[in-house]
Amino acid sequence: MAYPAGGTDNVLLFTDSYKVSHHMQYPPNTTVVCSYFESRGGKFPSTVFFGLQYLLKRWLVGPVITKEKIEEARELYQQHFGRELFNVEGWTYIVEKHKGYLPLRIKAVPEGSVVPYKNVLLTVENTDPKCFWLTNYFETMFVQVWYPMTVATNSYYQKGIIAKYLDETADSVDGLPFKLHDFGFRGSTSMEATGIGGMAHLVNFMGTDTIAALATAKTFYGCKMAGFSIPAAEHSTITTWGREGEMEAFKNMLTKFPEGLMACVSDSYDIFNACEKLWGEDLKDMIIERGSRGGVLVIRPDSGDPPVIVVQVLDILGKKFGTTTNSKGYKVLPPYLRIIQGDGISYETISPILENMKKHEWSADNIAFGSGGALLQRVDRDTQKCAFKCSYAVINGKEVNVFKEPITDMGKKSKKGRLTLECADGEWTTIQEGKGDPKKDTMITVFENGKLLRDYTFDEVRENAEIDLVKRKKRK
Ligand SMILES: O=C1OCCC/C1=C\Nc1ccccc1
Repeated sequence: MAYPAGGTDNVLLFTDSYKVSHHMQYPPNTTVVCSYFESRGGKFPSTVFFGLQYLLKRWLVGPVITKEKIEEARELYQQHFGRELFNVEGWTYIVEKHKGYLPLRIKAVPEGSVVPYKNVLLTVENTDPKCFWLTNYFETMFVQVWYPMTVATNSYYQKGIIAKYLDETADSVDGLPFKLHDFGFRGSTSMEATGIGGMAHLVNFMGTDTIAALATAKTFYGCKMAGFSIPAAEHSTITTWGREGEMEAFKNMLTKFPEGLMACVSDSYDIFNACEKLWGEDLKDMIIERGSRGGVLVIRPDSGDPPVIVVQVLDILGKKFGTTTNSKGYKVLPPYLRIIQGDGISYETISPILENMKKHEWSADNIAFGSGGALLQRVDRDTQKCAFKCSYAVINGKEVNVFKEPITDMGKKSKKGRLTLECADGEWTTIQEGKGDPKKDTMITVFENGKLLRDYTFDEVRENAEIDLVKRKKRK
């Protein structure tokens, strides 16, 4: 790989500078350090645990430490610090004694699990007493699981909102998997990040334009095709026809894509004229004929106040193409006509849109959403307050419960001792100080001494993360 992301593939360089000297800072005769990861709270009451497997496979599985990498790191850290701080002896021991496989044990709750905050989600401990310093060296990397977790969580809660409105205003929730489409590729920070975030959204949905998510889900979760999309216009393919040519541009879309779903952005000049006249009169017969072959035209407004514009567009289209009333008493456009709102969509704005539609007696069946920046980017580590802390150690052969309890912020108090995570009838409980029953621990060993012990399929992850409303309906 000529230009690897981050400039190198040397895992020894993927940590915070201060950690390089931490091997010199633990008490003498420390033989075990055990740390855990949790969401301490935040925007959403529960967190979808997702993405650890990506990090393990990308960075930690296999003989990842070599003498060459140690030498490269020693050289770099000598220049970075201006003194010898890097644990050459410790890392060389790992190459010589463990053939470069990391002597760590990582336990984690199954991927896709939806766990209320303040519960342990994963634990890391060293398996070789000489490598006590190794546990927290990779904290930096482990904590980066905040990103796929938080994207999956934000997406999950939007799924819940859409499902609620479908349940209230549509004949079924069957269309749910395609109701929130990922528009976020360009707003992501890098190709790697967009692949991770795009994949995280697909834990909950099946619609995406973030192609990078497909290869990421395939490589790291064995999913052959994690998401789907359809032919869709962008402004340039409409505006190049000129303002006078907009009807021709629309007709071209209907002609070139005579079957299946096709989306056409229609707000280049005047969305109301586009719906009233171009779609509603000039091209009406073509749309209906296309519909007789199962074609569906998806009209896309892309500006205006979302809750208002959506109802305005639906009202015009309803007047022009007619509507039926479904089993819940709400209006539905003909099956060959739908709309998609991809502007200004986020967890905060989906409800007002669907609520206004409901108020005007429109079923949620009529609409799909596209979300970009809010879906993949408007999150950070504090959204769910993700943290990694040491809770247990063995020093001079004595077990020690390790914790922090800052008088200046008790919200940052950390858990003590060996932790287990139990789940009985959907109730999750973290048991501290080694008082839990290991047999009831829902966290399983996914990584040990460089080997991946559990390889989750994307289907398993999706099943674990399925929302209750859908689970209830599947049981019936
Ligand atoms: O507008 C966009 O911004 C950037 C991402 C893609 C995109 C639209 N795509 C699309 C897909 C399926 C139905 C409708 C639109």
